Formats: sequence, C-alpha cells, structure tokens
Amino acid sequence: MSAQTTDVVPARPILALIPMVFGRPVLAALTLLSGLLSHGLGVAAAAVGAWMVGTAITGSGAGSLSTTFWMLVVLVVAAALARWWQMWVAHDLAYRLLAIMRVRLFDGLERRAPGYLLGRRSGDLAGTVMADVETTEWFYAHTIIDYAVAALVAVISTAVLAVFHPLPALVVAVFLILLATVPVWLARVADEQGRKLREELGVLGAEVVDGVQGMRELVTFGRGEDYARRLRERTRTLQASQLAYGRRSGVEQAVTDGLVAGGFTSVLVVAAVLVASGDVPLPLLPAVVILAVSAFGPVIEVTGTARALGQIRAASRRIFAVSRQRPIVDDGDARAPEQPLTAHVEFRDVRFSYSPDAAPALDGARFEVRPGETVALVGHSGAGKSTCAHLLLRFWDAGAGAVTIGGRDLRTLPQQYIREMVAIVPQDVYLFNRSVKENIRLGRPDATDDEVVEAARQARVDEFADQLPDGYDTVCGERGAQLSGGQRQRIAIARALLRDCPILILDEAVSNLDAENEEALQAAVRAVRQGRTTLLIAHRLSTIRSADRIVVLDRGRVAETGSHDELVAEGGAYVRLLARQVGGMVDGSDEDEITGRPV
Ligand SMILES: Nc1ncnc2c1ncn2[C@@H]1O[C@H](COP(=O)(O)OP(=O)(O)OP(=O)(O)O)[C@@H](O)[C@H]1O
Repeated sequence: MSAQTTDVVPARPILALIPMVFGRPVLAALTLLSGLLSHGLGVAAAAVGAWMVGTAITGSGAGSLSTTFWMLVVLVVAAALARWWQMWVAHDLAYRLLAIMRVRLFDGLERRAPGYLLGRRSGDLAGTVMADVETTEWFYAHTIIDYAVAALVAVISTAVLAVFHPLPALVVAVFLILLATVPVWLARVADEQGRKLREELGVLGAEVVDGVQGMRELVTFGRGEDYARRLRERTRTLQASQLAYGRRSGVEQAVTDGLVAGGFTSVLVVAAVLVASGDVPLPLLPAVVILAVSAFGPVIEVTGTARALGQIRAASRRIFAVSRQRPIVDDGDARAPEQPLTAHVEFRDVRFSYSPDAAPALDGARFEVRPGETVALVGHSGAGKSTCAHLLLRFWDAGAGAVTIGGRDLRTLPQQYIREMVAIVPQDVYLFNRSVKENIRLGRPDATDDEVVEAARQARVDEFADQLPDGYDTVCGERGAQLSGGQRQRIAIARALLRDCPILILDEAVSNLDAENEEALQAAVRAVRQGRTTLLIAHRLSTIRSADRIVVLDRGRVAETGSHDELVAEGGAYVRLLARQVGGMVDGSDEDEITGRPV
C-alpha cells in the first residue's frame, strides 16, 4: 500500500458546516429567538410609529398619542436590547463552534501525523486551523440563523402588507426574490475568487513560517533580500486576488443597493397610486411603507454577509480537506492482544513505497531483533533505515510482507497499543518551548518530579541542567534552540526512559559532538538500551560496534547480517560501507581497528 491520500471535500462545503449547529441546539434556538425578537420588536416599533404618523395626519385619536408614544419608547428600547442579546448569543454560538472545530482539526492532524503532515506546509496548515476556521465565524454568527430570521421576517411582513393591499406586497416579493438571488448570480466567480484568495493566504503564511524558521540559514548565506523579494511577490499576488474579490464584491453591493432603491421607489409609487385612487386610505400609507422597509431590512443585512460566501466556501473546503482526510493508517478492527506481546521485532520480506509512482523504499527487507537484543541498522543514505523505523511505529503500513511484534502483524494492532510498545529517540529531537522538566515529562505526563529527575539523571541530563539558569525549570526555547544537539538528544533519551517501552528505536544524530558531550550521550544511550529490544539507526563506528548484531541495508534490502567481526571478516557490503561512509565519521584510531587496513 502506498502513502497516497485522497481529499474528501463535500460537494457543498457550506451545507456541511450546518450540522455543527445542531450540536449546540439550545444556543442555536436562542440565537434564532433573539434574532426574531430583535427584528420583530423593530417591526412593531416601526408599525407603532407609522400608526402615530397616520393618526397625526388625520388628526383622529390625538388623546391616545401619549400612551402610544410611551409604547413606542418601550418597543425601541426592547428592540435595542433584543439586538444586543442577539449579537451576544450569536457570537457565543459561533465562537464555541469555532473552538470545537479547531480542537477537532488538531485531533485529526494528530491522528494522521506524521504521514499526512510530511506532504503539507506547516504555515499553510496553521492558516487552516486559525484563519480558515475564523472565516467560518461569518457563517455561524452572521449567516445561517440570520438567513432563517430574514426569510421569516420578510415573509411575515409581506403577508401583513398583502392584508392592506396585494399589489405593494407583490412588488416587495418580486424585489426580495431578485435580492436573494444576487449572490447566486455571481456564485461561481465568488467561489473561484474565494478559493484563490484563501490559497494565496495559506501560501503566504507558509512562506512566512518557512522564512522565520530558516532565518539562521538566510542570514548565514546572505539570502535575506531574496527572501524579502519572494515575500513581496507573494504579497502582490495576494493583493491582486484581494482586489479581484473586492471588485466583485463591489458589483454585488451596487446591484443590491440598486435593487433596494428600486424596490422602495416602486413600493412608494404603487402605494401613492393606490392612495390616490382611494384603494388604500391615506392613514395607512406610513404603515405600508414601514412594512416594506421591514421586509427589506433583514434581507439587506444578510446580503452583506452573502458577499463573503465565496471566502466562507473556500475556507470550509480547506477545513474539510484536512478534517475529512482519510488516515494513512486505519485501525479498522485491530485489537490489543489479551496477553502482553514479547518484544520480538520481525521484518518479513517487507516492501513499501511512499507513493504509487515512487521507487520502493523497502524492497523485501527481512531481519529480526530478538527480545533484549540491540541491532544496528546501517546503510547508505536512502537505503531505507528511517523507513524501517516509520513502519515499526506504524506511521505507515507495509505494502507487502509484514512487520511484526511478538509474532503479531502490526496491521492487526491498534496504533495506541504500538505507541505503548515502541518508543523512539529521533535524530532531530523536537523540544517544545517549555521547561526541561516538562519536555521530559512528555514521555509520561503522570510521572512524578522524582521520576522525571531520575530519568534525567540516567540520561545525563542532570550534568547540564544543573548549570542552566533555572535548572530543570529553564525554558528550552522554540525547538530547543537554547540547547545543543547532544543535550536535546539526552532530553529525548530521558523521555524514552520515562516512557519505559519494551522496544526502542534510536536514531543516532549524524552531527559530531565534542568529546564530553559524546561520552555523556553514549552513557545515556547505554542506560536507555538496558533490557530493551533496540533498533539502532547508527552512524558512528563506536555505536555500531556496541550492537549485538548489524543489519546492512542496501536499496531497501538486507545485504548482510552479522556481528562487526563477522562482517569485517566477510569483507563485503559492510566493509565497503565503512570505507566509504562511516570512515569519515570516526577518528583516525578507529579506522585502523576496522579491518586492519586503511579505509
Ligand atoms: N516521506 C517520504 N516521502 C517520499 N519518499 C520518502 C519519504 N521518506 C523517505 N523517502 C524515500 O525513501 C527512500 C528511503 O529513505 P529513508 O529515509 O528510509 O533512508 P535512510 O536510509 O534513513 O537515509 P538517511 O540515512 O539519509 O536518513 C529514499 O529514496 C527517500 O527518498
């Protein structure tokens, strides 16, 4: 099986956003109620105002004007309060849904990592989790329920208008329908522009993150100006997309304004003609006008947010492209074993490629690591060593053959179970911008301080932690920037010690360390290997020689297996590898030890 994945974006991504609202039924109902109240009270206030004007025109009922005035005051205040309440609950609903969406997205990313993440840019993904999700706030706070309110208020106002006379009601209905269709006319263009705009934003975000992370390299090689030029170009492209979006949005606004003005004028003309012909009594004219305004009001409001639909659609498409991505590895009906498995690892004729059109990274690899044994995996760059580690962690599944632990095919074991069996000390250790102690505790969050300190002592972290400004509470800096490579690896070893898994993958750092760091790291490695089945991706001769057995990988296959002395005696792939690759990493004294001849 390859690592290819498929995007599963719904055909109508905006509609797919709706079900989340049903997860908060009370808040959704309150938003709807507050919207109806706010618009209803507004219409009532306007109707009472219209009645007052009508009464003033005819001069009838002057005695009741003061009561009506106070009624109007109460209605206006109540409408304002209802509006405030509507904004509150609508945003409460929206921000709760946004928070849920972000957590789900992050959970999804975690389940799909690292296979899925390798193919995506972190800045772009961060853009989806933050900015794209934020864009849906328009939808949840200002669109979905507002649409329902606008439709209800428009229908009710038009129906009441029809009671006075059907003609103005018909005019209002025609213009309302035309108004509601404006976003539809330009939907395709809006969609395409929205997609481009969100993508450009994602790319720019990714470029910025890339540049910030690689700032040291940019400065070292004097490429800062190149990077700035690249950003300027990207910004210009984004600006062009924003302008195009703004222009189309402006056209929508102009058409909407035109239709609203046309609608009002037409209603006024029709009402005036009806009053002149005596079909509608003069005192009812203000009420007719007010009802027409009431029907248009909420619709005008939603056409404002409808102009953002292009971006909302594009943002939701990007969100679903992440959240509905099928996991590269699926637990399916995998079950944890009833009895603990022995820590015996086997690669049984494993074939694997990262994508269907890529050459196999493993091409029938066959070897084992017996319980408690340390096997060093060596080979040229690209031979498939890290791929073995990825498959043993079940980041990907073998295409053919099988990787087994205690005789069980990993595909039949839940990923969570495998994570409890296998720990890794990677070459490029990632440290979070938290304290040394917290970074070690990542291995087992419920570990006590004493356990953390004991793991740190065994991994020789104490030797440098004591000299840090705040000891174990010193913050490591982003990616552990304030520590050396060897120190970071020792923290990773402490994590693994704390995790206490029976199987360990140790990916040795390639970089050279000073003698003191090297000695401390080797001591930490010895501590963590103790009693564990260890697969050692080794680069240093001293480490390779410390293994019980050595497996030489060559283009995804096992070329040789044996102890250092056996393989040296054979004089095959291992010796050639040492001569060409490892020899460069060991000091002169080691070179002679290998074969007794110069390498
Ligand atoms: N995520 C990936 N996507 C696609 N191809 C990959 C990926 N990771 C590795 N490969 C390819 O798979 C092959 C084996 O790579 P792998 O990283 O396992 O080699 P390696 O022996 O660990 O090399 P090195 O010592 O340089 O780390 C290489 O051809 C590599 O280009």
